[in-house]
Amino acid sequence: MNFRIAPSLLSADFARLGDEVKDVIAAGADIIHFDVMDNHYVPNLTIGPLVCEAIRPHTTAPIDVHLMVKPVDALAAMFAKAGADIITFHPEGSEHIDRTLGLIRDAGCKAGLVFNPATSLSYLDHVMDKVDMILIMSVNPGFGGQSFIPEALNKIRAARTRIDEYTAKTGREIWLEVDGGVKVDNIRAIAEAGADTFVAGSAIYGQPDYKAVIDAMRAELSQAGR
Ligand SMILES: O=C(CO)[C@@H](O)[C@H](O)COP(=O)(O)O
Repeated sequence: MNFRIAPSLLSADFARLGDEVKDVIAAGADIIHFDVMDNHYVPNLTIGPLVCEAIRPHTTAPIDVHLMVKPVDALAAMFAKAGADIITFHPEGSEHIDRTLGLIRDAGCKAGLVFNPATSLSYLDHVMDKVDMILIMSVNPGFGGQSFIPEALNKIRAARTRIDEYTAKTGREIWLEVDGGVKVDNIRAIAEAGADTFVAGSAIYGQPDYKAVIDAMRAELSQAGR
């Protein structure tokens, strides 16, 4: 299994974002997770396409933009232009989910749907062909540093079953990402439930030695029974 670690910039030092991006990639991370909050869909307010464009020259690693915004379409187009590689959004933020997935892909990015703890996976029923990533939220979105909601493990298992059935039929891979409260001490259980991509904000940026945390996460993942 190819596991990917995606530090969330939400917990980085915003005054030194370029260095924070370079430092986590040098420490062994695979992906930069970029949280966009609009003070409307979620209560917090973070960073926009200009910041994505500013960090783009600092790394060749994929930038994974998680849109916690409503509406989605105009901002998704702006992030595609700003250098995003993956753009995910919440079904509750889009009036026309199929159209939004299509416009993200037409703009050259991978597209994904994000599921809050109480959001049903049934939103996937008719759009699997347009989904490149499924993101399971293991906290309610809006803030870093929250505790992992254990029920998310059942949702991850259910999403893994859907993906495996789909891949067996089509041969096409879909990534399964988990976000919220991911730490060294639970990453193995999350992987065993079926996740392959792990967002971690405070667990990585909250420690002085990013490499030590990422190495510890990889050591746990190497033990995962998958
Ligand atoms: O999208 C979000 C929160 O809404 C996340 O990406 C958090 O930033 C994860 O932070 P930690 O729970 O890992 O501290």
